[in-house]
Amino acid sequence: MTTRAGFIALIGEPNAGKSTLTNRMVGAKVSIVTHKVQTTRARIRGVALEGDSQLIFVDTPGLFQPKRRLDRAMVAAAWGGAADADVIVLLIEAHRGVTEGVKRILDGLAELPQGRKIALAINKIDRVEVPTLLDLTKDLNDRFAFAKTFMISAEKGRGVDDLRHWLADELPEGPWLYPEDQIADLPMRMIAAEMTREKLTLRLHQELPYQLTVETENWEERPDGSARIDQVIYVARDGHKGIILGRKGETIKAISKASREELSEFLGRKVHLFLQVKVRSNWLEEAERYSEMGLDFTDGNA
Ligand SMILES: Nc1nc2c(ncn2[C@@H]2O[C@H](COP(=O)(O)OP(=O)(O)OP(=O)(O)O)[C@@H](O)[C@H]2O)c(=O)[nH]1
Repeated sequence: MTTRAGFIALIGEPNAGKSTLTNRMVGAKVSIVTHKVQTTRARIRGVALEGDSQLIFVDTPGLFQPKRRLDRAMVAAAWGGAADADVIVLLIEAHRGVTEGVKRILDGLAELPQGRKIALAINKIDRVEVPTLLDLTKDLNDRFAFAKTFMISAEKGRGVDDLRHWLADELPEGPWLYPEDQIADLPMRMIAAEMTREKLTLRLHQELPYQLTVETENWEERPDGSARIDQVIYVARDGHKGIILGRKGETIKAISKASREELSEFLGRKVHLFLQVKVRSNWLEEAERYSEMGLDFTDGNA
């Protein structure tokens, strides 16, 4: 048996449907899907198996015009995911067409080192008529030499199987990168992290620090049937820690309670949830690393 494995980066403007598509491909809720733009802050990965191929999805933060320093770091992180991937899928919204943001992404793609397969997936085809779709397909293919074009509806599941099959065939031959038993575990850890992140979002609203990520560091099944879950909330600055902890630790306590209750209900058993807040400032370092590689993220150039 020849196995294949590799990384697939989904890139596109905020709201293009990257999280929805990732979830559909992986078959588990790994990213929060909302109407709000720019919800995906972390490069969340999901793993799917298709025949003998292991598909590892890198769900990038939205690529958009950076205005502030922090936004630039996020754009850099998104391109970072793409630059490391074996296959890139550019997701475009059918009803919005070739926006200024899309043009900038196409310019960015043209600058990437050669050798990567880049496919186009026109999403939300449920929102347009066929002639519009055909015009858009032609327009985009005139602008960039895509390896293949897919017309999909991530939400309704249309065209998604075709895309997954194609991706499975395009990945390089090689051993699977995640052992099978870890894949089973991975979505659960992500789901648990996303639940806590969701509670943070609900509780903190506008105050929510931009570069916040949640990771499940440890998951222990206890003999009494309960689960002990340890998570770390990473923030970029020391000052953000206080926001999350709240006065006398009230905020984190409320978040922990809400997340624990949901997890417990989801898993159908008792959960002991331990949250820690740590500072990790590598978003900005990442931006600098990619600018060293020749990708320019200074104002107006992304
Ligand atoms: N009509 C329609 N809506 C879709 C489709 N796919 C996604 N959506 C909706 O588009 C919105 C954005 O989807 P997300 O998956 O959150 O988009 P995203 O690209 O991950 O967004 P960011 O995390 O902000 O980068 C959600 O309201 C989805 O329900 C589709 O095929 N058709």
